Amino acid sequence: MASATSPASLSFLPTISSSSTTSRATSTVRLHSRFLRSPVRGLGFAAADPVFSAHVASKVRSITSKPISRVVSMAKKSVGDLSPADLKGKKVFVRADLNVPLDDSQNITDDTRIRAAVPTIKHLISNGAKVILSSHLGRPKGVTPKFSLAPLVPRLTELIGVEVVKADDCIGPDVEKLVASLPDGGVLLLENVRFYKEEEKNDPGFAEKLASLADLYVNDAFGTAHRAHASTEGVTKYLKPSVAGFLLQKELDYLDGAVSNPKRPFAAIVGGSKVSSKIGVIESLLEKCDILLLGGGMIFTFYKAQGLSVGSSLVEEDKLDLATTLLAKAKAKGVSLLLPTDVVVADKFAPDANSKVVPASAIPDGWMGLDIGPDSVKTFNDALETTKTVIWNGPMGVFEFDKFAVGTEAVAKKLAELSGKGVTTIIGGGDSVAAVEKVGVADVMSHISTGGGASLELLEGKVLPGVDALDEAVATVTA
Ligand SMILES: Nc1ncnc2c1ncn2[C@@H]1O[C@H](COP(=O)(O)OP(=O)(O)O)[C@@H](O)[C@H]1O
Ligand SMILES: O=C(OP(=O)(O)O)[C@H](O)COP(=O)(O)O
Repeated sequence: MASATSPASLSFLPTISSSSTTSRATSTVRLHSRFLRSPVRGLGFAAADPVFSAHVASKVRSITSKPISRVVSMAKKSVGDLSPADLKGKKVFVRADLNVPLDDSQNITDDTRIRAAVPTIKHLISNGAKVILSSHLGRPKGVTPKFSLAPLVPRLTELIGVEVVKADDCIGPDVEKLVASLPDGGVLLLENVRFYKEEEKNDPGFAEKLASLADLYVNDAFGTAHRAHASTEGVTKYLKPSVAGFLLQKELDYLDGAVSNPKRPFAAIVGGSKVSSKIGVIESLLEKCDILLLGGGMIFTFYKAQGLSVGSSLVEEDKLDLATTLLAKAKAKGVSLLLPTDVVVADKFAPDANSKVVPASAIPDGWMGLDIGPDSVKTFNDALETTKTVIWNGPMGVFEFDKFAVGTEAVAKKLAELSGKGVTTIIGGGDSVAAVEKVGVADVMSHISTGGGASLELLEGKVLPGVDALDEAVATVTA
């Protein structure tokens, strides 16, 4: 059982001790692309520093997404369930998420998503299938050369081991000709599906045109599985069987399987900028975990809800009641919830800001908390020591600035150490993955998700349309 208690001197902090824990691109470009998220409406936080406000606003996902309708059925048919006879000579439409970061010279700066797509493609070609590979890249509005998939061809060819043929379009007669000339075991890469606005509209006519190229469908695009687009969802209405690829299956096994039925004690570490963007995740994890560690910008809303002064730290004034409710919920469920007991504060939101470590109860006016402090790192490390499963979503501080990356990097290192001892460590996508890569410990984690938004929605218990649309693994017996 984890000893997840806070120092007595800070017992006013909302640490809730459990009595029932026995049960369970690092590249700049990648980070940059995440800074370009859609603009936010109605921000309700107090942040005096305009640079700080802009930073936070740029990081917030739309939280007006679909309501939780039901728990996703993960029993989906997999490409591994298909026999060699199902694949030999068959045209297989493979939707992958090859949305990789490119620099200004169109060089791939992080090929993680390409490498992750390779096992499914290799399996198909080794069974004599003709692979019609499809993906989006970026968020183009119409045909935009800089979002062409052409720069991916050499790396794909190298990793797959067969010459990848590139189409200049994703539908139409020229593509059909290329498909017709594709040998068994050949790979044709279609052009960016988002060059057609019909893709994101999930237009049935467009989906049918994509589907008409192939005999069966494999979805391996976990990073896009939360989108109901023509190539991720619509196409399944016209292609049978429609099955999960190995990457999609692995993501579901970890993010749903290992989290729903964890080896215990099970700890969750949730950070990131705002409580509002993580409510669903926190609520969902409170149902499952034994220990919950909170960090990042969201902690100041919890502090303020407890009556502490937070200086000019990020606070969502309209979420103070929610923070109190979440703390009460944790207590009622017997979850050990730990908030940092000390923080690194800065006099401005900048990499070269003056900084100092202060107790959580003593944040000076005009200073903002940008990282968790050394005592908190130690407390978190101690709490994690006896765990058997850990999931992490969201950085502990503004890790993009080296000065405020210490807490996040400490968590990454601790999880790497635990992984080495056989603990299941799952990194739930997004900036946490970038942090793990920055520290150079990505390879030792049990699972690193290739989807930021998708992993978040899955952890919230939402239905992922790209998964939901696939064939069930086992026939449902009806009365
Ligand atoms: N104390 C803090 N104040 C403001 N922003 C923070 C703070 N701690 C972390 N952040 C920011 O949170 C962002 C990550 O938030 P989020 O998108 O919710 O995480 P993830 O992408 O891992 O899901 C990072 O850009 C980081 O700078
Ligand atoms: O990069 C992606 O999402 P992520 O940044 O949430 O991991 C996916 O390729 C989905 O892209 P989208 O958010 O433009 O639909």
